[in-house]
Amino acid sequence: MRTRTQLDGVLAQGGGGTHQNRSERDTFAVMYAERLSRLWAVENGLCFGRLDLDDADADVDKTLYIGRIGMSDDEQVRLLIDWRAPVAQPFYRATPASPMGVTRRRHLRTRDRRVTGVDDDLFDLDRLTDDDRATLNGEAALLAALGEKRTGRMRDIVATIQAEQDRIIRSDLGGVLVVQGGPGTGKTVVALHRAAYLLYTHRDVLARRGILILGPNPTFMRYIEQVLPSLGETDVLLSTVAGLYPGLTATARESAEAAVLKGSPRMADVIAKAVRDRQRMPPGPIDIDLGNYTLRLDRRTLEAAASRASRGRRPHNQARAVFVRHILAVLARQAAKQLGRGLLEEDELADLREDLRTEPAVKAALNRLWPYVTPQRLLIGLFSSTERMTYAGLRPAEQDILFREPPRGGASLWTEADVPLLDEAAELLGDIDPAVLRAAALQAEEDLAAARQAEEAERQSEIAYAREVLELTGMSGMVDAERLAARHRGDGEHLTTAERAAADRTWAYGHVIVDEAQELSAMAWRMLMRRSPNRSMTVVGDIAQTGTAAGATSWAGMLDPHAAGRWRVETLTVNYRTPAELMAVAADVLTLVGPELKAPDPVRETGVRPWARRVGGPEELAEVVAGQIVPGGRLAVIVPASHAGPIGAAVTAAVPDAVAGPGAAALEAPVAVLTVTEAKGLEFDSVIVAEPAAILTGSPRGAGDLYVALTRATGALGVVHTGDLPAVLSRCAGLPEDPRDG
Ligand SMILES: Nc1ncnc2c1ncn2[C@@H]1O[C@H](COP(=O)(O)OP(=O)(O)OP(=O)(O)O)[C@@H](O)[C@H]1O
Repeated sequence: MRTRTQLDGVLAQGGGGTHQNRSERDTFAVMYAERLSRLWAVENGLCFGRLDLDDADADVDKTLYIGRIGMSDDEQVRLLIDWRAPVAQPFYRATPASPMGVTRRRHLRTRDRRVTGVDDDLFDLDRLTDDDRATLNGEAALLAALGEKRTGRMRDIVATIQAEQDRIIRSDLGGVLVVQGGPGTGKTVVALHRAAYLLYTHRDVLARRGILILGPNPTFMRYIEQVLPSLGETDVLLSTVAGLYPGLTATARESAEAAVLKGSPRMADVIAKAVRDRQRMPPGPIDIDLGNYTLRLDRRTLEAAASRASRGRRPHNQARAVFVRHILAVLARQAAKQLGRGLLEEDELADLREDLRTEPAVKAALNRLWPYVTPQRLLIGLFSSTERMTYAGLRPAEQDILFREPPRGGASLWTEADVPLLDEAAELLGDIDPAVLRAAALQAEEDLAAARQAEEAERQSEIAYAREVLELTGMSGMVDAERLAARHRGDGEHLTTAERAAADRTWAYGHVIVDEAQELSAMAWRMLMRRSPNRSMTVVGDIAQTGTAAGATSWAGMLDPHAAGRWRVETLTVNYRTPAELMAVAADVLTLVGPELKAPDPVRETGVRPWARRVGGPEELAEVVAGQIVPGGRLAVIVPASHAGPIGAAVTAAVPDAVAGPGAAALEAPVAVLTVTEAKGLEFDSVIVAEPAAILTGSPRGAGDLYVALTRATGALGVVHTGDLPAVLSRCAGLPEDPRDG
C-alpha cells in the first residue's frame, strides 16, 4: 500500500519542472513501479513458514517468520525473513537428529491473505503446550504441494524445499556444480531457486554480470520463466542454444546425422581450417591495373604479407589490417618507382599509400586476397562448396551430409547445431571494426549508386563487392548515415544487465546454469564455456535421459575438457513428480537404458496402475484420449516424431481445444500432443504415451526417450499402441473405465 501511494504521488507530479526534476521523478517512478511489481509477484503465499527457536541465543528473535522476500516495518523491526537469508536455513535443514536450535517448524498454507492450513514438524516435544501438540502434522505441506493440479507453468517451491535440495541451492558460487538426478527430482526447480539464492547472496557480482540459464527448448523456457519473477529476480537471461547467438534465430530443421556431425568436437578444427582457407594466397602473381600503370604482387610478397598477418594469433578480420598495411607499403614503393619519382620521403610514401588504399582496383584486389568475413558468410561459403569443405578436412560422405545451397530470399537458414559453429567462427574471425564497417557501407552505397548510373559492364565486380559489403554489414538499403551511426553506437545505457548480455556475444556471465545439460553437444559446450570464463556454473541433468545423439553419456566426458578438477557432483534421489505406480513401469524401461542405472525413489503413491490399450489407428486413439480427459486437468499425448502428424491431426479433430506441437498454447491447453523432445522437462496431470514401440526404435537413444515420456505425469499414465505392446511395458494393466461414464 505504501509503495502504491508513493508511486501515485510521483506520477501525480506530472511532466513539468527542470530537466533534473524530471529525471529524478522518472527514476523514482521506475523504482516504485519495480518494487510494486516485485511485491505483487510475491504476494501469493508471501509468508509461508514460522520457526520457533529455543532461546539459548538472546540476540535472535524466538519466533521467525519466513517469506518470499524480507520485510521490515517503519521502525526497521524485522517482520519477515527472506527465505534465502542464512537465518532461514534451519527452516529447510533442521531434522529431529540435528534440530539446529529449532523447536518447531511450521508451514503456513495461504490463499490470498487467508491462512488455509498449518503443518508442523516438531523437534522438541517437551517444549510444546498441549494446544500446540494438537496441531502437529509431519510432511503434509510437501504432499499438499505435490498433490495440486498442474497449471502449465512451473511454480516456486520456497515453502517446501527439501534438505537435499537446500544443500544444492545454497552451495558455493565457485566452480562447476553438477546436479545429477532422475526425472522429477526437482533439478529444474532447484536450479531456478539456486539462481535466486545466488543473486541474493552475491548481488554485487551477479547483478553486474548476470546469470544465464540455458534450457532445451522454447516451450520449456516458457514453462519455467514465471518462477524467477515470483522469486523477485530480473538479472537473469533465459535462453536456448538456438537463441544464444545475438541477432539471429535458429529455427530451421536438419537431419539428426547433420546435427551430430556439427556437434562433434572435430568441427572446431574444421572451422579453424575454413578460416585459414580465406587467407590462402593465389599460386601466381596478381596484377593491379591502375590505368596509367600496372602494379604487380608476386607470390613471395603475398606470402610474406599473409604470414605476417597471421602471426600473433589475431582474429582474421583484425589481422586483415596488418595484411593491408604490408601490401600497401609494397605497392606504394612500386608506384613511386613506376612514377619515376625515385626515393620518396616517408610522409610522401604515406600519402601514396592512402591514395592507393582508396583506389577501387586496389580495394578489389585486397578484398579478394583477404576479405572481411562474418561468421554467417563463412558457414554459408563452407557448406555450399565441396572444395572448401575438402580444404577444411571434411570427408566426401560428411560433405554430402552437410552440403546446402546458399540461401535465397528470407527463409530461415540456421539450425540449432549451426549456432555453436557460428560462435566458434566469430571467435576466430573477430569483429569488424565498426568504423571500418560504417565507412565501407557508406562507400559501398555510393559505389553501387554510381555503378548503377553508369551501367558500366566492367564495374560489375565493383557492384558485386559493394553488395557484399552491404549484405555483410546488414546495411543493405540504408543510406542514412545517422541510422548507420545509431546502429553501431550501441551505448546500451538504458538496458538491463540481461538485455545487454543478450546482445553481446562476448558477454562473460557471473554464473551460468545449464538445464537438461546431457543434451548439449561438444561444440555447444565450447560455446557455453566462452560465456563462463570463471567456470562458475550449475550443470543440471540426467545422463539416463539423454535424447539427442550428439548429447553426452558421462559428466566427465562433458566437463573434463573445460573444467578438469573443478567440478563436483551432487545427486538428487527423491522423485517428487511421478507416483510409485508409474515409476515401477519407468524403472523397467530404465534397465534398457543401462542395467546399472537406478530410478529415483517416488515420494508418494496414488493407488492407480498405469494402463495399456491396443487401438486400430489414430482415430480410435483420439477417442481413447477424449475419454481420459479430467475437467480442469492437463493431459499430454506423447508421440514418436514419426507419428506426430497423423496423431496430432486426429486428436485435435476429436478434442476441442487440443493443441498439437510445442509453444505457449501447448502449456495452456487441456490436451497437448507433443513429441518426446518437445515434452522434455515438462510435466502434466496425466500422460498418454502413444506407439511406445516406435519411440523405442525411433532413435539410437530410444529407451531413454521412452523413459522420459513415461515420467512426465504427476497422476495417471496410459499407453496406447497399434502393434504389440513392448514386453518392457508388461506392468501396464487394461484400460480403466472412461471417467465420464462413472
Ligand atoms: N521440494 C519440493 N516441494 C514441492 N514440489 C517440488 C519439490 N521439489 C520438486 N517439486 C516438484 O516436482 C516436480 C518435478 O520437478 P522438476 O521439474 O524440477 O524435476 P526435474 O528433476 O527437472 O525433472 P526432469 O528431469 O524429469 O525434467 C515439479 O512439479 C516441482 O515443482
